[in-house]
Amino acid sequence: MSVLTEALVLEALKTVNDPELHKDLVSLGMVEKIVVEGTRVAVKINLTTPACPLKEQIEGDVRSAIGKIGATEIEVHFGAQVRAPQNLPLPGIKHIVAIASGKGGVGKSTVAANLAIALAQEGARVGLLDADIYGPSQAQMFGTQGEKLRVDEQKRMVPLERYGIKLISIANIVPPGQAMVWRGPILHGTIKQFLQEVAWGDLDYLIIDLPPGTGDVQLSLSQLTRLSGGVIVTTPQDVARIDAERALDMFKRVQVNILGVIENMSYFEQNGHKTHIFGQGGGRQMAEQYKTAFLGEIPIALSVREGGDSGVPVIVGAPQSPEAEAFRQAARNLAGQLSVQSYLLLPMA
Ligand SMILES: Nc1ncnc2c1ncn2[C@@H]1O[C@H](COP(=O)(O)OP(=O)(O)OP(=O)(O)O)[C@@H](O)[C@H]1O
Repeated sequence: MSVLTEALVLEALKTVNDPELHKDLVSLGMVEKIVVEGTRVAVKINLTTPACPLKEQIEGDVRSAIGKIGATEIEVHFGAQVRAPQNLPLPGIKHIVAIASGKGGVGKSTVAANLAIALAQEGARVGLLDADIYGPSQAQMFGTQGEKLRVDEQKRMVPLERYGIKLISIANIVPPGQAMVWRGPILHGTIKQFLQEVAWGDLDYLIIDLPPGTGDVQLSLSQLTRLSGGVIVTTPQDVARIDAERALDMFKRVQVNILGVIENMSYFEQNGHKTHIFGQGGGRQMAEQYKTAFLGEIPIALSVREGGDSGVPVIVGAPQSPEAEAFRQAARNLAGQLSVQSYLLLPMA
């Protein structure tokens, strides 16, 4: 076998495809560094998101490709840079993702909070905007009730910081209940302020918790900025699915890309046995029908409800639990979808 060189390792890496983007790591510009010392090789691969769902597979493929050319010791290091579209939706913000549901109570806010924190735990810079003007729940989920937002010297609202993410909720601006009377133009103005007059800083992902249904906030958002996409949260019951399909149609009407479906309260798990309380497979079928990704199913669990009520979401309070793992998996799948869709649909920076 010939002497190992950086050029040979690079050639070998040309045979490794990103499993989601179906292109090799070298053409994708993901190989940041190669160091060769005799038969020892160290490589650094820059992923398209720190929450990459296929990191282990990529590592295995890289090891096998470099092993084939004679390396005896292989180190694979990962970095990540979230790819941004050429025109950012807002200065400093790479992706805006709206979390929607057709009806209330399916756990949209719970999912949004846990997803946002999961992405931050993986190393991404994340903001969460509670745009559920009529029934904001993020202040309770994050235990920030009673805290008031500060304004900086440029008169921009400064998000609260909790569990590694930046958080803006109407609940930290006006007393509870007061927003209920807001109508069209004021609502539009508020959403605009939330997007444009907040010191968000640099973010990989801004997650937006939408109000349930298909109303004014959704419309305002699509008029005010370019979303990378929307995620639909549903439960397995038929009726929730029919509502969810309406939310899906709404995204289509305002030309927002659909990133996928998350099914919440999918099953109850006890002693390793799963009971599908509300039926099985609805969310997955819906994703198939709409030709979008099924991002994951979240079990119904006391810890999820308690975490939301106590201001310590389950992903923080019980990170090793199966339900936290389910949120983490859904967050990785979402990040993966964003990488794929950015790559396929948008001109890259
Ligand atoms: N997987 C789950 N397991 C147990 N409880 C859950 C789960 N998901 C959500 N819940 C609970 O269900 C209730 C409703 O959740 P949440 O407020 O997130 O719903 P929502 O769809 O955002 O509702 P709305 O839009 O009406 O505010 C909360 O008490 C929450 O803790």
